[in-house]
Parts: sequence; C-alpha cells; structure tokens
Amino acid sequence: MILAENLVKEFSRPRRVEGRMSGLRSFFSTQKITTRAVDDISLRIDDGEIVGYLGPNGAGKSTTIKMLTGILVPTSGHIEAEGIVPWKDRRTNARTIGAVFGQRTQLWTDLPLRESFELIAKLYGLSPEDYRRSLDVFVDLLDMGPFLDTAVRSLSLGQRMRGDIVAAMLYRPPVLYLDEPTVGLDVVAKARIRDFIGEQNRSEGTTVLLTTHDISDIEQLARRVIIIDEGRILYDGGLDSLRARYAPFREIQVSAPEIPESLEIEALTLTTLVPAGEEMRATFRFDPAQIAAPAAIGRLTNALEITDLSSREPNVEDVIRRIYTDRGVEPAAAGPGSAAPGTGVPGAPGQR
Ligand SMILES: Nc1ncnc2c1ncn2[C@@H]1O[C@H](COP(=O)(O)OP(=O)(O)OP(=O)(O)O)[C@@H](O)[C@H]1O
Repeated sequence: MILAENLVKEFSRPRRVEGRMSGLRSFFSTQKITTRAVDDISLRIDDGEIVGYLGPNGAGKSTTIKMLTGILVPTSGHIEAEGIVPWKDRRTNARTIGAVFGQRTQLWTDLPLRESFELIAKLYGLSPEDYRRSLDVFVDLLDMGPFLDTAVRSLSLGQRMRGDIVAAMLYRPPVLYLDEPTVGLDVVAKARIRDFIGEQNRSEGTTVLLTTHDISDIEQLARRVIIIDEGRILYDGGLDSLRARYAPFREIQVSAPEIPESLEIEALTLTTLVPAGEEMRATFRFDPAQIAAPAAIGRLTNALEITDLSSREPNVEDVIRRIYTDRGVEPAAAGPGSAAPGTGVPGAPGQR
C-alpha cells in the first residue's frame, strides 16, 4: 500500500536581481523565490491497484513520484510505501519499489543490457537461479532476446524503455512507479509496455502508480485516476465516475442531404454542422439522464432524412481536457478519502 498524507514540496531559488552588477548582487542576495510544486496532496493506493496520476505540464506529478520513491524529501507531510518511509529507510525502500523515469535511463549506458541486469541482480542479492528465472520470463514477455547484448546507448527508445522496466522489476518489488513510461514510443512499443505492466499487475499483484500524458495508457491499464493541477488534487476516483461527473452527455453524429442550422429537436443540442461531400454532417449532444439513446435517435430519424448515424461516449481525453480548461473546478480538500464531492471513491481498495 502507498500512503501519502498532506504532502508538500517547495523549491526555493535566489531571487534574480535586475540591472548593473546583477549577477554579483544575485549571488549575495538572501531573497528567495519559493515554488510550491506539491501543495497538500493526500492519497492512498491499495495493494494491487493501478492508478493513473495525471495533470498538465508542471502540475507536480514528477515531484510527487520523486518524493514517493525517496529521491526527494518532502517539505512536510508523511509517506509510507509498504510501511516504509522512503527517504528514511533507503535500503529497504530500494527493494520494495521499482521506478521507471521515461525521460532518462537508470541503466549503465556503456554496458550491454545483459550486464546491467547482472549488476542489478548482484546489487539486490538475487540468487543466480532467481535471476535467471526472472530474466527468462521478462526477456520472453518483452521480446528482448535480439538486443540483450547490445550496449544501452545503442538501443532504440522502445528497446531502452523495455530494459528500464525490466531493471525496475527484476527483483520483483511489490510497488512500481512509472513516470511517463511510454513517452516518445510508437504504438507497437506502447502496446507492448502496457501489456507487460498489466500482466505484472495481474500475475504478481504489483501496485502501480503511473504518470502519463497518453490517456490511452490510463484507459487500458487503470480503473482509477488521480488528477492534479498546481500541486493539488482535482479528482480522485474511478474513470467511469469521472466521465459521469464532468461529461454527462453522449453524442450522435448523423449525415443527411440537408440539415438546417436552425434545426431544433427537444433534448438534443446541435454542436457541429459541416458539409461532407454532397451531404451535411452534424453532431448532436444529449444527456442520457434526460433522454435515452433510442429515443434520441428516433427524434433525429423523424426530423431528418438520415443516411448514416453513429453514437459515442465522450472519451477520457475529452473529459480531462474539459477539466483542465474548466478552471471553475474546486480543488479537492486534502486528506485520504476527501477528494472533491461526488468524485467516486478516493483510495477505494482493489478497484481492478
Ligand atoms: N528541482 C526543482 N527546482 C525548482 N523547481 C522545480 C524543481 N522541480 C520541479 N520544479 C517546479 O515544480 C513544479 C512541478 O514540476 P513537476 O516536474 O513535478 O511537474 P510535472 O507535473 O511532472 O510536469 P511535466 O508533465 O511537465 O513533467 C514546476 O513549476 C517546476 O518548475
């Protein structure tokens, strides 16, 4: 279990002084500018959960992960992962958690991948049998045989990322932190890494906290998301309740020879209208609590000479974009189990 309570991280830097001799004056200045990168975040992630940790650039995601992994010490607040305070008990912490930072490798770049793995196995005191067994499974699952003896610096990004994930999992830690593990990868490489993470979670019960800008990572792996902005939690709960709360509408797209711009149909809102070849294509939005989908389709077919029709739910990306642009959203009060009202079940156990 990962537990964080009232986590705060501030960074301070000297205030820059403008004008002549500014460099020298900045050097001697005692004035500081403080940035609060993480501002009172509390969360609880139960064993075996996969939780997506989302937020726009600069929201504080990496800073949170760095505190959870023990790389940074919080300004205030408390963290425990599997009962260990990361920066206090570094040795046990290192065995308890695996971490992957997609933006940079943790491997020895001059060594072949295999030798990096051997070093990690030695550092973590794995028996040769355990090491071989784990490595065989991982190499097979991630199809790493062809490049196991290649120096890390000569690997493609996708190959290197697979190497980093294996390095983090070789000693089978119960907790895995992944900071942008699919950044820059093509769709095939992304799918391989997602499948692997899902498989490890299912087979080993690994608890995973995942930051990503790729919402499809979240849709495929997580049932629960925590969304932060400006260092504070905006939402903590299930993906489904996220949709229901922030995008309680469905859309129907229709094509017809004629669709007047002034068309009014009760309980449906025309949101887009564009020419499509000889025809017009329109998107209508409706609230499923107000009108059921078949009834909405019935009204459209009565009003228009429809040649094509499709319906869709807003996807998570639409929803999250809406949250980011909707600055009216009240940040959640801090404290486990105290996300914004109606936001699902913060810290709910085992939502997989
Ligand atoms: N070492 C540091 N010194 C000073 N400020 C920092 C430091 N690390 C992060 N920050 C600031 O803290 C804030 C949060 O940064 P962080 O890297 O945690 O965001 P993020 O959500 O991971 O963003 P991104 O998606 O762009 O990676 C930003 O304003 C950033 O400039």
